[in-house]
Amino acid sequence: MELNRDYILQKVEQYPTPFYLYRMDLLTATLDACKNAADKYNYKVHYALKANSDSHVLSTISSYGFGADCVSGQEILTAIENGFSPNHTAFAGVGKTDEEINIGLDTEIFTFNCESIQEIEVINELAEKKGKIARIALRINPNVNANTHKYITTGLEENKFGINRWEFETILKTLEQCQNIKLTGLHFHIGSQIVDLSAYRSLCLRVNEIQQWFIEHRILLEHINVGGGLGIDYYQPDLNPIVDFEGFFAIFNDFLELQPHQELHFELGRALVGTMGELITKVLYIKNGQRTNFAIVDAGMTELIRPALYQAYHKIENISKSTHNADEFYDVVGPICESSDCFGKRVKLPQTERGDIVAIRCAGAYGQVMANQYNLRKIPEVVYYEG
Ligand SMILES: Cc1ncc(COP(=O)(O)O)c(C=O)c1O
Ligand SMILES: N[C@@H](CCCC[NH3+])C(=O)O
Repeated sequence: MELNRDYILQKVEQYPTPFYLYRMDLLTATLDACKNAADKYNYKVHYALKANSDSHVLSTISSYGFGADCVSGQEILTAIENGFSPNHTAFAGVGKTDEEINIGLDTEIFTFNCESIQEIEVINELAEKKGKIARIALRINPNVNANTHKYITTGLEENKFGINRWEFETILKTLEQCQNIKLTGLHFHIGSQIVDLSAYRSLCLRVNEIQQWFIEHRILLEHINVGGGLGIDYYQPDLNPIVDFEGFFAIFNDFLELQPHQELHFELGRALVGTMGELITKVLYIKNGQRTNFAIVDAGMTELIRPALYQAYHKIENISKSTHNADEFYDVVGPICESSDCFGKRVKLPQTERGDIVAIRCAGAYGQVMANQYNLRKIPEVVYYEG
């Protein structure tokens, strides 16, 4: 499924760099693979809008019948505008404002994934004012290590997310007082860019233990949501453009003990949209340093912050030159006034010169959505390749 590089070079003639290029052919192939694998077990997939909330991308994903996983009131409204059903929309987040909770109540979303006792009490109060019953799931902190970057791990006791095991009794007492709340499920999410899938096996075993506690307390739950986090291959996107959804869902089928009629839900972001996006940028200058040569490009950490924020690796290619003779090393940096504005150190590229076009691969997830206007830069445009 490799993209014809000439296509990008043609687009550069029409659109100013830097821009995001979204491969809709790869997106639909990924959605097909995910849906087929999930349907085998009747698992329900929610798309995590935070990964990429471009309208064309959203309406393509919603057309597959996926639900939406939202973390703000604005994401709920955007999901619904782009064809996601409120009946299949979940609202997570440690800091939901009253205004956002009201959006969830007014649109009658499927569930609020609640992260604290205080939050449950506020949702109850607001639902009571509207004469509504809010469906909630408890986001449990499973204390499972996802073995990923410390900034994107979420399921450890030291993280701010979720309700801890020692709070369960108090939660049940609170729920007894909350007449406008219906507990319908449990929610878990252990982190992002998880490539060691044994973390999911550990999660399943922990979910089984936690379910047991609720069964013993005679609480029946309609659904279990095991979150997202499935990682992509940032190193070899052409070899592995689509993640192994079959293998991923099979882990849950093998290790998670669902109760009769209980649904299993997922919230995938990166695995659906990560590889289909590339950041296309132009080389402005080649600057020879004492120890390093710099390729200074016209995109910066303002367009793609992941390398600066998490030391994340993105494959970098000079698409103006044949990759066969890549034998020079460059630090590929942007124009922003920050030393962390660097896309890669000692990147092996063919001899590169001013005007060359560079693709920063696997930028479909947490790319454009995290762009900002530091140094008064423009938010980059998106160009779509329909295939
Ligand atoms: C609660 C929750 N669900 C789903 C996701 C989606 O994660 P990913 O894009 O890694 O699949 C995230 C982000 O890590 C999250 O915080
Ligand atoms: N934004 C992060 C992932 C965080 C996921 C949201 N909890 C990234 O680019 O990898």
